[in-house]
Amino acid sequence: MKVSILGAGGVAFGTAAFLARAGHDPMLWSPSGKGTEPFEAGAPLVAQGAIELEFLPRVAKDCAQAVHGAEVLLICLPGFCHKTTMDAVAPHIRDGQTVIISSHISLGALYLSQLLAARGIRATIIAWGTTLITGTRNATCANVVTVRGKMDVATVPERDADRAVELCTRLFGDRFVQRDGLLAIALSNLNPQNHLAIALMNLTRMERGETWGQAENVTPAVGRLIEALDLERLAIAAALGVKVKTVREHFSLSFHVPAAGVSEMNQQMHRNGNGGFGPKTALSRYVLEDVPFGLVATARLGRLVDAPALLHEAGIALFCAAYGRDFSRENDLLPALGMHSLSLEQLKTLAREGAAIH
Ligand SMILES: NC(=O)C1=CN([C@@H]2O[C@H](COP(=O)(O)OP(=O)(O)OC[C@H]3O[C@@H](n4cnc5c(N)ncnc54)[C@H](OP(=O)(O)O)[C@@H]3O)[C@@H](O)[C@H]2O)C=CC1
Ligand SMILES: CC(C)(CO)C(=O)C(=O)O
Repeated sequence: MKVSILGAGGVAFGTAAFLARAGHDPMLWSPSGKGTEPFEAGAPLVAQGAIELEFLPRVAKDCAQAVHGAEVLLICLPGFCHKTTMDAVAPHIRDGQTVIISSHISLGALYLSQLLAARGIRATIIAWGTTLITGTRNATCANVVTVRGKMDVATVPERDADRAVELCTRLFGDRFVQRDGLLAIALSNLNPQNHLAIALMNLTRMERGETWGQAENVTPAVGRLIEALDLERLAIAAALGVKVKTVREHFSLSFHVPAAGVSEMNQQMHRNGNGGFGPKTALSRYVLEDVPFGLVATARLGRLVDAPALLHEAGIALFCAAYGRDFSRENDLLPALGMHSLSLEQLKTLAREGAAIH
């Protein structure tokens, strides 16, 4: 199947390799064009680690070509460029196309639904709670750390869910767990809470540009903070009446370690050689993406359902103070969606049905 991947980072390259290995036909689009230049010049993409493959990916010269040439679009970009990417692709999307957001953040699926409804387009929007693979990009190489065993998924509109799981399974194998709609997926991206604890507790290492093991430094104190943050997320899910996986399930299913406490599982990942490295800069997406687009969205949902996420809110305040900037104003998706003026019932309806086409 022809799949256009919007993005040219670690997740985009690793997912392209997964698709190519499975016999599909991925095309890559880099927003600036820089990420795909070597492929246009004939270099192969080389995947190493959990996927070993060398292949020549197709490259889209612009986002219109990426959309026109594909049955399925897959957004593999940090949340801080989701709005501009959605604004760029939405005018080209046709009836019946499918857009997958990996990983979904800040109710972006609802913003895209509004853009498409305004054009009278009926497309299926699939939101994944996280990415298929984890890893990094190095020039034309994808270093794939893991291919996740299970993936949470929901669609906008919700009535397309069975068809969407079938499509995802055809492309990516039998690993999809259908969740209770988009609001469950909005609470299924665990990066923001995990990265809050990891980045906050290791901020000086990041600021100094040190090389440090990530899982190795999920010490008992960091693990306890992650588990406390998890309780807040689970309380919001319970107030919404949706089921989401726990952070322990997340680590066990993503990194293939036996279920245990968060710190213990991270120490096991480290021993397995899968612990990865933490950010070497304070200007990492762990903060620049996950605070404004992740923590702010979770905190907003918490207030909406009367289950305030006080540790998440404290995390936002601490990062704002440490960085001397107001991260809560850096989220461009929630204001564009009109989140401030939506009641809980309106949000639930929008998540279930998508934006109305008039
Ligand atoms: N890597 C991982 O293991 C995991 C990643 N995720 C999530 O997946 C998503 C993608 O992650 P990953 O691939 O690692 O990210 P990368 O940082 O590697 O993404 C690089 C891509 O983002 C584009 N980009 C960066 N900044 C901008 C900007 N300001 N405007 C437009 N485009 C920009 C780059 O564009 P260009 O091509 O023009 O340079 C490039 O295509 C993120 O949301 C991340 O949080 C979630 C779990 C695991
Ligand atoms: C490293 C990893 C897999 C865990 O924090 C991740 O989620 C990321 O890079 O965004």
